[in-house]
Amino acid sequence: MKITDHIKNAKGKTLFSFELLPPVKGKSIQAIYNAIDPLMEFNPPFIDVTYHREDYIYKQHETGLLEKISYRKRPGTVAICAAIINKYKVDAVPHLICGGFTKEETENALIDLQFLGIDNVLVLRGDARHADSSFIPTPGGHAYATDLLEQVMNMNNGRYLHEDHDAFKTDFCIGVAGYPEKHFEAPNLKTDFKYLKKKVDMGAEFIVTQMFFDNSKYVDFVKKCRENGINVPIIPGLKPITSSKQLISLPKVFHIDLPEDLSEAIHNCKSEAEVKEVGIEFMITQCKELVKIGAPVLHFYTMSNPEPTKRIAQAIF
Ligand SMILES: NC(=O)C1=CN([C@@H]2O[C@H](COP(=O)(O)OP(=O)(O)OC[C@H]3O[C@@H](n4cnc5c(N)ncnc54)[C@H](O)[C@@H]3O)[C@@H](O)[C@H]2O)C=CC1
Ligand SMILES: Nc1nc(=O)c2c([nH]1)NC[C@@H]1CN(c3ccc(C(=O)N[C@@H](CCC(=O)O)C(=O)O)cc3)CN21
Repeated sequence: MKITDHIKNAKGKTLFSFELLPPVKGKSIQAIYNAIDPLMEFNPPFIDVTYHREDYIYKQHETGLLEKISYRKRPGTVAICAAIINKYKVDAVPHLICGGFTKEETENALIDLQFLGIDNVLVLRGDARHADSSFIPTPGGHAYATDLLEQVMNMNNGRYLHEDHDAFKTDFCIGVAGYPEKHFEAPNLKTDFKYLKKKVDMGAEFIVTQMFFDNSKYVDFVKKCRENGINVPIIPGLKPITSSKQLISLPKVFHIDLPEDLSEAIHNCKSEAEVKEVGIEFMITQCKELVKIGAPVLHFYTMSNPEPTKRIAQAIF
């Protein structure tokens, strides 16, 4: 079912959902089930599965020469989505990204997803490779989420890359990313909004936000969206803090602020176990407010570690 229909059917009740990373190469599907099982009691109508582009690794040869190899550490999004819908009878939402995929590869992935009965996709540009200082589009691929969105919308209208005639119309419900604290590459919030509006005007039907820890950022973002004629559901993305290292890594990697009361509380913790408790308690308070505000879904970035999210969901749902 489409995410927009899940939200409509909930009639204002806040839903629970979460996001998984495909396991690194060589792990079994059991790793995915272990990340899902503890969270099923909260009835997620959908589960997101991230897509990851290739990165570079360097292999040293006997001669001492270093060979640069393109390597995908976490393949498997399409197969994992198939396993999830079959085992749990819930919707799986694959992330589609521009980086690392040609238009043809994207079309083939979408055909597979359609065969599998997958109704929703989250369309993203995705991150730069670790070795690159900024996002470099793959030759034959897309540069922005808007370009990838156009391809999915074309397929929804029966237009494929190399078909002369109109073909089977897919019916994907498309989500896109939104940034309450601005996407770090956008020169200002207004420009960032212009592209978010473009994504919605092109056909995106829901927005999932970057993580945030200050609900006023979400409230302001929703307000600005509505003022700009963006009227689709805006799903807050939430990340429980579980270690003191994240005080530095989260702002650095995701370009977001951590509120002073949270950073102080973590700073004053005497152990990592205490940090985890503080992170969970903070997120429970944050979630209670979001439910009051009327957030359609609380979407957790579990990163395949279900335990903190389970503790939070127990307090909320
Ligand atoms: N791998 C995954 O599953 C996920 C990846 N991401 C993130 O995806 C982020 C970027 O993806 P999106 O937000 O989908 O990218 P996007 O393409 O919508 O935006 C990327 C940047 O380009 C600008 N922009 C957007 N469309 C443009 C256009 N047509 N012309 C010129 N500028 C344009 C935006 O303002 C923004 O600064 C990455 O930073 C990564 O954080 C987010 C969620 C999940
Ligand atoms: N820039 C970006 N890339 C993403 O892939 C992404 C977002 N943002 N925002 C929405 C979700 C959330 N995602 C993620 C991905 C990885 C971690 C993660 O591994 N976090 C580390 C800290 C970051 C690091 O050191 O790389 C952690 O300790 O939790 C968290 C959320 C994936 N998505």
